[in-house]
This record gives sequence, structure tokens and C-alpha cells, in this order.
Amino acid sequence: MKDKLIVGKIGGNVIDNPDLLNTVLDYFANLPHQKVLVHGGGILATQLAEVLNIPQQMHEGRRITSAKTLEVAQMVYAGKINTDLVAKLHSRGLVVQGVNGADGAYIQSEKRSVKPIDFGFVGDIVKVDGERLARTLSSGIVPVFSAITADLEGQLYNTNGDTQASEIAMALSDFYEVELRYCFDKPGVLRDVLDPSSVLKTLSITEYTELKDKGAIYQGMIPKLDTGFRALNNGVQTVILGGTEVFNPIQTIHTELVL
Ligand SMILES: Nc1ncnc2c1ncn2[C@@H]1O[C@H](COP(=O)(O)OP(=O)(O)O)[C@@H](O)[C@H]1O
Ligand SMILES: CC(=O)N[C@@H](CCC(=O)OP(=O)(O)O)C(=O)O
Repeated sequence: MKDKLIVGKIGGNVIDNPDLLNTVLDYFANLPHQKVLVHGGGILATQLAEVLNIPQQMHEGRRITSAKTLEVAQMVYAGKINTDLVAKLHSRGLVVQGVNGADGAYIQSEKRSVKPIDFGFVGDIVKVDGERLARTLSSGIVPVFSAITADLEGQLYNTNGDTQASEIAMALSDFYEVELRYCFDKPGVLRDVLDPSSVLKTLSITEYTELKDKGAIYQGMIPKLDTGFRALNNGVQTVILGGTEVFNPIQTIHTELVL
């Protein structure tokens, strides 16, 4: 039987809230399984871009990334946020390795095709070296991946954190029983975003499509669900979405994706 592995994803809404972040990292550090953390941090990147007067544009939860915006992404994700998270998890007793761009040769990406929309320096993941990553995990290291990846020519790309978490989870499912857990600022996928008590316990692809068409699921939730269902269809055992509770060993409220 394969060992269980948790691939956790945290984004800007958690990273930007110190209390929420501390709770999440306490739970994550105490999970009694091997684990990988993937992070975004879009809110901070938008704030820095504003200060630097670099206009920002999102499309369905993904950032259109000019050369200048790529520099901002690099500074914020691979610089500030990754080093902060590595230090915070290290202080909680984990042996952590920050992974950015081409580090460790774990991930290879390529420029996203310009059709139907040119996203600029946004990378799509071509390959995750699951075997290499599994070797690192077996030595007790917890990798922490930022949203920056690279191609074989040395070009860096901004890569959506939800996409990255899902591709890593799929690559590791050959070696582990993988649970993919997306942690954000709401207790789960909500039937009504304004009503925190409307968490959907489960969500199928048909229900997702209906809610998206009605406008009840939008923006940053779209990449989470697209990549979550992709993972579930490609070897990942469990995909759950929610607030701090997704890393609480006694999980209560969250949404689980079902086929
Ligand atoms: N049906 C929904 N249920 C919950 N959140 C939703 C829903 N539709 C859209 N959202 C939005 O998705 C956001 C989470 O996605 P995102 O902002 O990308 O999070 P993060 O960057 O922290 O990972 C929520 O804060 C909420 O505004
Ligand atoms: C291409 C793309 O959209 N990249 C994301 C990467 C960061 C991210 O995923 O941040 P959150 O997890 O906080 O949303 C962005 O720049 O916003």
C-alpha cells in the first residue's frame, strides 16, 4: 500500500492575513504525513505592482504577465513570500526546501500558447519529475514551491499556484496516495459567496458547470476547480477545498470534489 501524502496550496488571501497564516502553518506543520506546500500570493504582487505603477490585468483568475509584471512576480513569490514561509515552517520544526524556477529540476514549464488570449510570461507545466520529488520527500524534506517556474532555455514564468499544486499532486500519485488540499479565505465552495454557511459538502463537475454558468462560482475559484477536477481525473485520490480546517487533523467543514 502507498503512503499518504498531502499536497497543500495556500494563496494570497491566507498569506496576507498573519493570524490566518499562523493557524494554517501550525496545522500544516503538525500533519502526520509527508507533505508538499505550494503557494501563490497574488494580492501582494498586485499591491507591489500598484506601487510601481505597473498596470495589472486578470482573466478568469489568472494574471496576464508582461515582462515588468514577471519581475514583480519573481520578487514577490520567489523572494519575499517563499523565504518567509520557509523560515516560518523551519521554526515549526520541519526540514524545508524552498523551490523556485528551475531549482532541483522538479518542474519544467513552457510559455502558455497565445491563443485565445496572450497571457505573456505565463508558464504551463510540461513535466513534473515525480520520481525526483519522491526521493526528496523520502529524505524527510518538505518542499515549498512558489508560483515561479522555468523552461529549459532559462526563461522564468509566472505559473498559477493552483495549477502547480494540481500538477505536482498528479505526478506524485504514482508514488503516494495523494490528497490535494486547497486552503483559502472561505470555509469551502459556497452556493452563495455572501453566505459562509452555504458550504457545499461535495461538488461534481456537473454542479460546478451549472454554478459557474449562473455566476455563483467566479474569479479565483475557477482555476481551483478546473485544476482540482483535472487532478481527481488523473490519479489523485482526494481533492478538498476550504479554510484553515483543510489542514486541521480533525477536519470539519470543507468541500470535497466528486466524480
Ligand atoms: N462559489 C464560491 N465559493 C467560495 N469562494 C468563491 C466562489 N466563487 C468565487 N469565489 C472567490 O474565490 C476566492 C478564492 O480564490 P482566490 O482569491 O484565488 O484565493 P487564493 O488566491 O487565496 O488562493 C474567494 O475569496 C472568493 O472571493
Ligand atoms: C498566472 C497566474 O495567475 N499566476 C498567479 C500566481 C500567484 C498565485 O497563484 O496566487 P494566488 O494563489 O494568491 O491566487 C498570479 O500572479 O496571480
